[in-house]
Amino acid sequence: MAENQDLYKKAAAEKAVEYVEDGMVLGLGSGTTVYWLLKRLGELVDQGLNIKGIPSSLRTAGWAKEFGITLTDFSEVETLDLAIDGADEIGPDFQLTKGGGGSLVREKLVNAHAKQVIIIADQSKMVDRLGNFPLPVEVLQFAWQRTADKIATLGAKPVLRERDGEVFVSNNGNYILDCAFGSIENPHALHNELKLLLGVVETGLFIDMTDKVILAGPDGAQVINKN
Ligand SMILES: O=C(CO)[C@H](O)[C@H](O)COP(=O)(O)O
Repeated sequence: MAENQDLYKKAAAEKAVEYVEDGMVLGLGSGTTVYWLLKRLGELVDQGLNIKGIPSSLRTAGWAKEFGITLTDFSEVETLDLAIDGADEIGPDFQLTKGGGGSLVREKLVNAHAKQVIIIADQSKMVDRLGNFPLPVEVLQFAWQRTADKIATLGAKPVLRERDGEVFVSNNGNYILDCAFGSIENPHALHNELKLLLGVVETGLFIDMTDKVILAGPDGAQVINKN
């Protein structure tokens, strides 16, 4: 299954590249699906494609450099032509949960400043309702325990993210709380409630930010437009 999932991620990423045009400035998302996007873009750059990208994580920046993709930043660019990113869950109306890789703040900033956002994923990411994947919430390190207490009053069980036995620190120097809310009935309301809490930097709920989803499975990659 994991092997197939990787093939599906690759198929979705390669389909998304069809929407990339010469001269574009791209938002480069994060995660293992985006890895395949960067790899394919690198091949096209080798063949003469002229693009620049703003990476949404240090890991993406590293891969992009490895594949020969020119990077830029928001000191040079006001609006991106297209952002392509992955997701942890894709719910109704293209509401997303993101942040499984811990890059949600930069991903949200990159996607928010793009004219168009395409989400690429294997078909397992499509869900009827968000919430099976614990919601990542980026919080300040200072008093994170008290921020977690406040989040818990909204009905979650926040867990401080760790990787390899160490507390995970985001590219912005913050912590991530993985918050199991169970089924999320109203993602917009939950996002707003979380954002009002002192210490919360950003949530992994991406609402009304996606124009297209490219979902891949055994039958290939399917493009779904926002209706
Ligand atoms: O939000 C993200 C990282 O913060 C990723 O887009 C999300 O976790 C999906 O990752 P993958 O493509 O590895 O399944």
